[in-house]
Amino acid sequence: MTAVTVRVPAKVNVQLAVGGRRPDGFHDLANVFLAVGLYDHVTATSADGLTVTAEGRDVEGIPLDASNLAARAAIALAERHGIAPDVHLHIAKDIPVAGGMAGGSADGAGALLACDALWGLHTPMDELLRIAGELGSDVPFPLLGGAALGVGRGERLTALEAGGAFHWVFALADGGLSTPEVYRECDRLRREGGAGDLVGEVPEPAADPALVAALAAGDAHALARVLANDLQEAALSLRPALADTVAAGLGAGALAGIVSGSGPTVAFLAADAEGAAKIAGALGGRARVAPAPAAGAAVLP
Ligand SMILES: C[C@](O)(CO)[C@H](O)COP(=O)(O)OP(=O)(O)OC[C@H]1O[C@@H](n2ccc(N)nc2=O)[C@H](O)[C@@H]1O
Ligand SMILES: Nc1ncnc2c1ncn2[C@@H]1O[C@H](COP(=O)(O)OP(=O)(O)OP(=O)(O)O)[C@@H](O)[C@H]1O
Repeated sequence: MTAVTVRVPAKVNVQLAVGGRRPDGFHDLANVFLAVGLYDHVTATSADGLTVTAEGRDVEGIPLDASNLAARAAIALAERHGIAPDVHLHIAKDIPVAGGMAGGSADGAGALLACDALWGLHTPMDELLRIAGELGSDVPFPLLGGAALGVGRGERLTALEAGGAFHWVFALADGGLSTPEVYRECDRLRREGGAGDLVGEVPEPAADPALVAALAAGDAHALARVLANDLQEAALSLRPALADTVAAGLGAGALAGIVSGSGPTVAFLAADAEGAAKIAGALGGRARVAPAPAAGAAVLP
């Protein structure tokens, strides 16, 4: 085989419960991921040495050197097998960059799978998930797709049932938000509120049983009532204009609107496909409709 293309989905966090800041700077999470039908494609081609190219939306915002998450994934997989990371990686991006939809993480996951196939390694899925977790907290989930609860930093996954079809609309923002900065702002707001921001000072994060049940039932109305993101206040504090976006989507009939992960993308849950189209029309050019759940990373035939 000389070239392998993998299609890999974006995510929305339907629940993001953020615990206290740990001594290592990370936060323990109860992170309920849902894969959505917005995709990047990662193509791995046989080459001498490691190179990365990219095309598509906002690609000037992503590095093309060894710091690209796809390149880091290829290097980590090659190291694990004691081989050289000889591959050209091409990323066709449709997932917004720095948008809170785990675009870079998706590319990391896609590169793991593409290189594994290109190099004929047959790495077991649990090993790929372990390597992915070392690359970043969000990298394992796109390998699974569907829905899953992430604990620890968010990298330790348990698959969840996601029934039916959910209709989402994503309002893309101009310019990204830095994930570490949003976590820092969350900590600052907690300290300002007087309760402290450390482990022991913040309630331990836990998955909401009502949310897990709504996901399993494919019940959009029930899910809309319990969507929750502990990073939302921090994202709104850093980007106050997002409140207008939330209001615009709700005004157009969304069942609920929530900042996706660390933002600034805002995710709207619609009652059905027509509702989603109406919300997207009201939000204008930067809105994208996407169904969920989406399948995890997969090699294209
Ligand atoms: C906001 C989310 O997208 C929700 O899924 C993730 O928690 C972020 O995951 P990610 O982008 O893969 O993050 P990582 O690359 O692992 O970490 C980047 C930075 O985010 C912060 N971070 C991330 C995950 C976590 N559980 N606690 C943190 O405080 C830390 O400052 C860390 O240095
Ligand atoms: N392949 C990649 N695609 C996008 N960004 C990348 C990639 N590799 C490294 N990066 C870096 O990661 C930063 C975050 O990009 P990304 O699109 O993953 O953000 P995000 O969707 O907010 O992530 P998350 O939801 O996991 O917090 C970018 O600003 C970029 O510098």
